[in-house]
Amino acid sequence: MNMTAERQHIILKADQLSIGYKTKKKETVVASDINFELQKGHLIGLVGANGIGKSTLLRTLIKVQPALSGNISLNGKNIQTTTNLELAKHLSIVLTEPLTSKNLTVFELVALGRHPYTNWIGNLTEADDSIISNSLELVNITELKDKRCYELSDGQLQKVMIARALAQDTAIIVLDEPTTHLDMYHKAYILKLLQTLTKETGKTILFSSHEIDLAIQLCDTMIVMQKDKMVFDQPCKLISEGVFNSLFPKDLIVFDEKIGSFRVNK
Ligand SMILES: Nc1ncnc2c1ncn2[C@@H]1O[C@H](COP(=O)(O)OP(=O)(O)OP(=O)(O)O)[C@@H](O)[C@H]1O
Repeated sequence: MNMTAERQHIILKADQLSIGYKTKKKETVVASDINFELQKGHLIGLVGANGIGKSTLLRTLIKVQPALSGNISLNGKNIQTTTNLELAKHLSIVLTEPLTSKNLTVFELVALGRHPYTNWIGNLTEADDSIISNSLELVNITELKDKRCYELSDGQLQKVMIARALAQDTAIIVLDEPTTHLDMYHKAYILKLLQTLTKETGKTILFSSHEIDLAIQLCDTMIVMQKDKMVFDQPCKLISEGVFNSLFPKDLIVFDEKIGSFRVNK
């Protein structure tokens, strides 16, 4: 594959997607007319106000909930026709929900990432061990490997969850709000780590976040969800199109295009 083809490799595509919730009685559309193409090796940030539908979109993309209509394709294949085991070999997920298995050591937790590939008892081969060690190294937590997860800080735990996703050895990693509960430094650290991983491993990483300023600085492309529309483009293009100006009511914060960041409207 030549470089141009490599650069244009579309790994995940949403086509006329409509997302939301359906019961026997009614259908609630959270967002519709969603179209984007995620490229291999890109870092993609999904942003938008509280309650706009970011988690709903991520859950739909990872097939945890069905789309109301439209198509999602993974490497050109409709995810509807993909089994969950097959999906787990292409796409790994990092959610922010509290861990139920905090008694596990860091190594054991990261080893769970090998689940789609191990037998039913979860026996690890030498190759599995080396992938786990490599994942710990990539996020710089090798020295934590024998610690129990309940002994970790939120920032350390987030790195462990990313290492688990890396151990799953998938082309795509999806993270729902990976910087929640972290201080300013660690928010930047985690998002920068995700950027480094896309560059070093060629993985495609999609994350939702309220850290719009950081996402603008670090992402290759961004998905911006708004009430009436959804836009997908490079951060600099989104800025020049004035997309961030209309994200929130202007009474309190405004987007300063010169510095590419929000500030308080004093
Ligand atoms: N299980 C559910 N059943 C019905 N409606 C839901 C369900 N979960 C979320 N919603 C609704 O869908 C809409 C989008 O919610 P979602 O959690 O996707 O937003 P979000 O952008 O991730 O928000 P936040 O930034 O606050 O996490 C909201 O109006 C919410 O009330």
